[in-house]
Amino acid sequence: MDAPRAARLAARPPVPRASARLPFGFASSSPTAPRRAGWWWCPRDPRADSSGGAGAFASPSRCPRLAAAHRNRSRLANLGFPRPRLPRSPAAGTGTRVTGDGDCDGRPLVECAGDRPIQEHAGVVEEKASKMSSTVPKSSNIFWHDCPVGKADRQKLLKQKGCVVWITGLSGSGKSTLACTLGRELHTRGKLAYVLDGDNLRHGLNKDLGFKAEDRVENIRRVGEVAKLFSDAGLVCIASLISPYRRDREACRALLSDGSFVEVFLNMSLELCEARDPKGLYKLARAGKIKGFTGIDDPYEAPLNCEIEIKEVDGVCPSPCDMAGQVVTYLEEKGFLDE
Ligand SMILES: Nc1ncnc2c1ncn2[C@@H]1O[C@H](COP(=O)(O)OS(=O)(=O)O)[C@@H](OP(=O)(O)O)[C@H]1O
Ligand SMILES: Nc1ncnc2c1ncn2[C@@H]1O[C@H](COP(=O)(O)OP(=O)(O)O)[C@@H](O)[C@H]1O
Repeated sequence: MDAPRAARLAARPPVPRASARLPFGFASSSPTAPRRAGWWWCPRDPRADSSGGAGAFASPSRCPRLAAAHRNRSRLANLGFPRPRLPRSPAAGTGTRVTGDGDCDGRPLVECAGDRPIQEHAGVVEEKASKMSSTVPKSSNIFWHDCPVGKADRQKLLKQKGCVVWITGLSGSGKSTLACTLGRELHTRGKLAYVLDGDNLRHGLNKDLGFKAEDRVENIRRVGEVAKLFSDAGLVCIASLISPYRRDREACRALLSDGSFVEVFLNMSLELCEARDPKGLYKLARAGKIKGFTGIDDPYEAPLNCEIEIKEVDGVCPSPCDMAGQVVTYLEEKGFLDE
C-alpha cells in the first residue's frame, strides 16, 4: 500500500463494533444512558431533517455529515475538480465547522439506527415492529453517504422547493381527481410534480399489501419514504391515499422538515362518497362482499391539524379546479413554487 493511502486510512474514523449496536427501537432515552464513542451519534439530518429533538449530544468530530463533506471534497480535489464548499452553520453565521453541541447545521444530534432517531420513534416502532417485520432494520454496518449535489442545488435548478402534498380522505372523496388536477395545474405553470396514488402503487411497489390494519400501516410508511425522496429531489410530490390512521400520517410528516408536508383533508361525507361510488366498492361493502372497507366497517381518523381542509357546502363539493386552486394558492403563499 502506498504511504499516502496508508495515512488516509489511518486517519479514518473508527468503524463501530457490531456488538455494541443497539437494536432499533430499544435504546433508552435516559440522559444517563451509556453513550458510545465514535460514529454512533448522527444528526437527524440528512435523512430526517426536521429541527430540534431530544438527546443532544455531539462533538464536531462526530458529525457524519461534515465528515462526509470533507471526504467528498478530498475525493474531488484528488480528481482535479474544485473543492466544493463545506456545509455552513446557520447558528454560527459564517462558520464552516461545527460549533458547540449539534450537527453542522446547528441542530442537536440524536442517536440513530437504521434511518430514524431511536429516541423519538422507539414506542411507535416497537409496537409496529411486532406486526410488520419490515419496520425493523435488518442491515448492519451501513453508513450514510452524502453527495456534493444536494437538495438546495436541485431546487435552484428547478426553481421550486421540494415538498409533499399529502391528500387524505375516504374512498370516493376525490383524492385522485384532486391529485391529477393539481399535477396538471403545476405542470402548466412549469413546475415539476409527481403523483403517488394509493390505488396505482398497489399495482407495483405495494402489491404485496392488503387492507388489514398492519398492511395499511406499511403502505403509508413506504409511500411516506418514497414521498420524502421525491421531495428531496426537489419535486412537488402529490400523495393521494386514504391513509386512514392519524398516527401514520403524522409519521410521514415527521420525515420532512418543518412546513414541507402539506396535509390536505378532503372532508366529504360518507353519504356523498357512497352516492358517487365510482367503482361500486361501497355497494359490495354494504352487501358484506368486501370486509374492512374504510368508512363502513373500518375506521377513518380525520386530521386534527391539517394545512388545508376542503369541504362540501350544502352537500355540494367544490369543483376539481377550485380544489386544486386552493392548494396552488397555499403552495404559492408558502414559497414552494419559487426558487
Ligand atoms: N377495504 C378497503 N378499504 C378501502 N379501500 C379499498 C378497500 N379495498 C379496496 N380498496 C381500494 O383501494 C384504494 C385505497 O388504497 P390506499 O392505498 O389509498 O388505502 S390505504 O391508505 O392503505 O388505506 C381505494 O381507492 P380510492 O377509492 O381511490 O380511495 C379502493 O379503490
Ligand atoms: N370535486 C368534484 N366534484 C364532482 N365530482 C368529483 C369531484 N372530485 C371527484 N369527483 C368524482 O367523484 C368520484 C371519486 O373521485 P376519485 O378522485 O376517484 O376519489 P378517490 O380517489 O378519493 O377515491 C369520481 O367519479 C370523480 O369524477
